[in-house]
Amino acid sequence: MIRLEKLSKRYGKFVALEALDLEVLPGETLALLGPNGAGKSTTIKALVGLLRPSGGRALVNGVDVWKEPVRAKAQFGYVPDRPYLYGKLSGLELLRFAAGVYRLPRSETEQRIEELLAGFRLERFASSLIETYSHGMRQKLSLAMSLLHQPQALILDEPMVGLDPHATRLVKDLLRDYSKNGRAVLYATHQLHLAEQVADRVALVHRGRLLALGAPKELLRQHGGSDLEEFFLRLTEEARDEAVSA
Ligand SMILES: Nc1ncnc2c1ncn2[C@@H]1O[C@H](COP(=O)(O)OP(=O)(O)OP(=O)(O)O)[C@@H](O)[C@H]1O
Repeated sequence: MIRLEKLSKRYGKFVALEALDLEVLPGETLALLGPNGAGKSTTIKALVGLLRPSGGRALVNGVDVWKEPVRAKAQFGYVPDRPYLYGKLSGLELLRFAAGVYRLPRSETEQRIEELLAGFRLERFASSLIETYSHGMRQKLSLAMSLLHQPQALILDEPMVGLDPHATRLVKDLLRDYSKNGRAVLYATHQLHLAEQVADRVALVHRGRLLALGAPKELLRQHGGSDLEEFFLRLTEEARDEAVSA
């Protein structure tokens, strides 16, 4: 469903992403893990069409994001780590605007918006200006916007930062459930316990390369360690030591 083929990104001589191959299968939620500067946001931005890769391809539901950007963008919903939302619009106005961009039929728009506002517990604030929203409310509005067109894939960068326990539960359920029915979810996170609870597979990237890929339990079985934190620290430190001694 989501496919990265030898995706690369260079900034001058610096290689931020080195020929990354990764697939998120239909029905799967995959967490992208890695230390600061590993290349997670670069991967996601290149995948959603915000950062032109230096090489390779990114496809969603078979559509090449860089060759057919408009058709590709209809296949996925995207939530950035710091969503930029127009503060002078109300939540409702922003969702109506986004529904227009996605060309949703007018007959369906209002009901869909109502459902999403209710699902994210934003109904009471629907007519308030976004500039008055808290961080968590903006994050939830951004999630609602990404789901408007019922995309086949959901792509999120750090979806849980700054959310209260209610919102956290809501987003966890979304990450887990959205990939059912053959859809796919890819999210980047630093929260290893989240990946442990809510990912069919995890991909660990380090210095722009894939270090490990698999179901959390399978990775712990292969590499040892009692939890993903231990696994993460061990593998990234080993990779750092190898780089130092090379
Ligand atoms: N515009 C840029 N110019 C030069 N280097 C950049 C640029 N943007 C990112 N990088 C570098 O690319 C590497 C990957 O950055 P990226 O933001 O993808 O990491 P990340 O895994 O998302 O990190 P974090 O967890 O800290 O958000 C980093 O070393 C970063 O310094």
